[in-house]
Amino acid sequence: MSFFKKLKEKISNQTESVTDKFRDGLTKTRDSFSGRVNDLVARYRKVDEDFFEELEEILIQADVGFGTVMELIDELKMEVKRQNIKDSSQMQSVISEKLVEIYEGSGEEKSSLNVQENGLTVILFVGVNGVGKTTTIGKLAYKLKSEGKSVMMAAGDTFRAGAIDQLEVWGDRVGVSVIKQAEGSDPAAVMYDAIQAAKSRGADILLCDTAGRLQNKVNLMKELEKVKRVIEREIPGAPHEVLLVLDATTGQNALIQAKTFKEATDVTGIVLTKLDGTAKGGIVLAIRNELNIPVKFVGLGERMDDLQEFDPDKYVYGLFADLVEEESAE
Ligand SMILES: Nc1nc2c(ncn2[C@@H]2O[C@H](COP(=O)(O)OP(=O)(O)OP(=O)(O)O)[C@@H](O)[C@H]2O)c(=O)[nH]1
Repeated sequence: MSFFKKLKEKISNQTESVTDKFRDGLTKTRDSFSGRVNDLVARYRKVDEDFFEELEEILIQADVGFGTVMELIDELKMEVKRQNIKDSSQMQSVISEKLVEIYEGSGEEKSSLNVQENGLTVILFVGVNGVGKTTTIGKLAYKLKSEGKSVMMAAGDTFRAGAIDQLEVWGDRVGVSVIKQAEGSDPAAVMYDAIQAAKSRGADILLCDTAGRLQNKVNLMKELEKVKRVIEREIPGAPHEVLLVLDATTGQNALIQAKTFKEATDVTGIVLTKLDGTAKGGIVLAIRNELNIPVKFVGLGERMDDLQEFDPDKYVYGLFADLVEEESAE
């Protein structure tokens, strides 16, 4: 059975609306990246060296990342030999299978959040301004609340003008309390207050915003260390997640940001926003493979329910949805 048929079977027993979100959110990447792969397959009947050379170029332009592309091309060449593939029309299915393998092979960690069974779970959000951090916190608050959790937010970005108000707007929209202090106050003090409030109200999850200054790595490191120290002192083992928010439309720049944050603090997961806004959705693979940090959530649109847990099967389905449907219907 081809990988596409297996994929269709696998995702068929999952929530259709979530699969649809991946398909719709990845439309730009599908039109561009997958469109070019389809065109390549149509032009080359044989899978030869020229075919691989062009494929390499397409993958690099989709922001899959140089190292990951080289790894992928090597794997594909071996697979073509192993299966003795002569006809290029099977290649989209083989490429998809290898994309999932590369993603999953980069680590065992699951994309689900590390939520405590008992007691308060603290999630810290880091990332530069404008990547969609506040929106992500709002969307995640909505999601967790819909799952029956009691959620609170801490307005730890006391640096950027308007950041506290923006978080409060989300708090009102979602129906979640926001613990804040005046602009310019010490973020660690905000965290302390927020933890006390969350504990006394018996909240399940505290989502903490932080400032996204990157100009000075030493300061960023110091600030995050202080915030983490306060959180850890109040709740041993916390923060339970440090999620780095990256904007998919910034491409390789997102990778550079990620490297800096990774050096400044222990990042446990990535949230990749605005994946719907780029034709270069291959960045997911570059991030996973080159940084060794799992992509926990992806932003697939502006709506409240457009933040989805990342899943490599659904991602690959989004890339080749038409072909998967076509093959499965045969
Ligand atoms: N299309 C799309 N837009 C998004 C997504 N996530 C966030 N946005 C938009 O990106 C813009 C910036 O998001 P903000 O949340 O304001 O940015 P921010 O990172 O909070 O800024 P800071 O608080 O300075 O860190 C907003 O217009 C959001 O609606 C997404 O997944 N898809």
